[in-house]
Amino acid sequence: MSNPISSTTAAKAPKLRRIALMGSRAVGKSSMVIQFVENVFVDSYFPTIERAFTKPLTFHGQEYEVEIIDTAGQDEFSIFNGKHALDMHGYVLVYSVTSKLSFDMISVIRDKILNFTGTDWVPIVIVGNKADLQNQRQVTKEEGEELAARWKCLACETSAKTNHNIGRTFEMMIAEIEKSTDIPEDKKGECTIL
Ligand SMILES: Nc1nc2c(ncn2[C@@H]2O[C@H](COP(=O)(O)OP(=O)(O)OP(=O)(O)O)[C@@H](O)[C@H]2O)c(=O)[nH]1
Repeated sequence: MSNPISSTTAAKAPKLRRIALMGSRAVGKSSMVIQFVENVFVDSYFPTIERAFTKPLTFHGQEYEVEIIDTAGQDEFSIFNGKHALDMHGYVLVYSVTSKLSFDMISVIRDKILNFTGTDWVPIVIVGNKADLQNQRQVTKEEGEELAARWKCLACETSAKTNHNIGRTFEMMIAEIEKSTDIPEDKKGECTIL
């Protein structure tokens, strides 16, 4: 006879989810992760090579151990690290709302991911960071939303500085990943409204 206590514990065992943060240089990837994991905002800029963080997260009653890989900033000439394409459950693609160039860059990165994985859809959340810098804006909220509709993924705007939508970004990412693992193949890619 099965033990009801141990089966409950097994159902609630944390799920490990690996997430890569990718985007152009200086869009705020490291600042977002540090805000999420350590609840602080660092004003100084140190280019990242690569760093991994872990944080527990509870979403819809399920516990997760989230491993976040903060990758080096990309430009169109960067050599794409295939490890990031193959070893992840999901991708947070970050641009800065103050840089149209960084917005265009996330399309280049997505193409590289799809090329490496050989699929036409992977769990992605599009993030427009630095939303506190309203007077320097080069990308509208609608442009981010239109791209998300085209890619059938979720999008949000954040500020690592004011801690706006940072936790929500990672919850959205978990939702996208769960959508890709929980539902039948023919339903993948349909947008979730949280
Ligand atoms: N105003 C404002 N500044 C931000 C925000 N997020 C990051 N910054 C600043 O932008 C600069 C770059 O931030 P980083 O977090 O180092 O950017 P990154 O994308 O990790 O950069 P790379 O390591 O080169 O890829 C730093 O000076 C941050 O303080 C934000 O939401 N608002």
